[in-house]
Amino acid sequence: MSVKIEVKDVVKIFGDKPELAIKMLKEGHSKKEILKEIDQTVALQDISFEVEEGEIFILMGLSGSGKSTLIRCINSLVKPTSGSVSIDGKRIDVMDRKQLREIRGKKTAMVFQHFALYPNRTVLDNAAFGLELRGTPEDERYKKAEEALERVGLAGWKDRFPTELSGGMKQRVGLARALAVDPEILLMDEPFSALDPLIRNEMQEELLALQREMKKTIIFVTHDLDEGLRLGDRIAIMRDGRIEQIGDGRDIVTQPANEYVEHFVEKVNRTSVLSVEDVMITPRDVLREGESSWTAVKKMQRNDMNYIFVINKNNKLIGMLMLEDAMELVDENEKNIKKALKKPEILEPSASLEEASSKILSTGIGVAVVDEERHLIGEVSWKEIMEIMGGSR
Ligand SMILES: Nc1ncnc2c1ncn2[C@@H]1O[C@H](COP(=O)(O)OP(=O)(O)OP(=O)(O)O)[C@@H](O)[C@H]1O
Repeated sequence: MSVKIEVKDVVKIFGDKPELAIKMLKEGHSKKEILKEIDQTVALQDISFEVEEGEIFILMGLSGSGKSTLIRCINSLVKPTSGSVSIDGKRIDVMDRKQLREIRGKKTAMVFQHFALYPNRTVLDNAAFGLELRGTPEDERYKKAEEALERVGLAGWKDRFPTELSGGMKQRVGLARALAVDPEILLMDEPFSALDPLIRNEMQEELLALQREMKKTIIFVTHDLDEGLRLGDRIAIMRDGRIEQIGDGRDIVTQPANEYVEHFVEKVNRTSVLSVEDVMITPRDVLREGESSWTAVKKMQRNDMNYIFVINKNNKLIGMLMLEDAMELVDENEKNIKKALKKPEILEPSASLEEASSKILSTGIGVAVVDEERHLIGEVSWKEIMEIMGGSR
């Protein structure tokens, strides 16, 4: 993978005294003080990150944290006050208008929250608009726009007008317009935030499906961490113009860098980023092949278990025994547990928590976690799932 976008030490000040604001920042004044004392807005502060080719990189933060300003720096709609932004190793923050037009024409396309469709143009003309701006001949632009509409599931809608479309469909047109120019980088500024939850879910799925085919480099802005975790390969969490943490979903959820990130993480749906290996526990005890029903009962009672996994001498899982069955064997004076052995549900460590939940629900007890050779490496029960969903682990 190669680095597609490099943002280095970017600071953005809105106001007429940017140098003074930067000087104050260097002297250690806060954003608040700078606003109060010299009425300058520090929108971005010391922002550095790289985005790899083909990656979905999320900018996530509350209103006013600087997400829009930052995404706009990446296609130079906003010029950084200091620092640099490069695409494919070329600095775009120092380019003139002509060079920038070239970059925006070939490399980047933007999708906005409020669709930015023209009401008196047809869906097709709206989808072709980006190409029209780039001076693409009519035949070619309609062909490409139609292909893009097809990609986003709007093939039969090209002669309609935006007012005839639902919010989700409007956003598909916005996406088709960006895709029609076949950009290397898609910049998406809260594209799904205005959609209702079901449609939003659907659009997220579709974006992931499209991305599997297209493999674009995508910068995606959202104020919803769940959305960020679902879509992002990596996520940058922003606050007051700074990046608090950059990491993949698992890093963010399991190792929040500070209290601020922790606060966000508390509320998210962890099941979308964590897998069985993140929550499994070591079985409290196991029964070894050859051990008696009597030992089984003792082990289970000692550990307050109502079932126990049974392994052979190579630590491979060969079955499970329920407490009541083991007790019955003891009553019958039957040492050999073989006839009461049951087949447990198993999971791989990489299995999703959704899969784990459905298996646990169907059996009502813990599920064994085994490696490729069926060695018992852990177990998961409802308790672990509930703990992780509740955020206490
Ligand atoms: N053109 C501008 N002129 C002056 N201040 C601006 C301008 N654009 C943004 N700001 C300020 O910069 C800061 C960051 O704003 P920005 O819009 O980037 O945040 P955001 O995280 O995208 O917020 P939202 O989710 O509300 O869009 C805010 O304090 C905002 O008021």
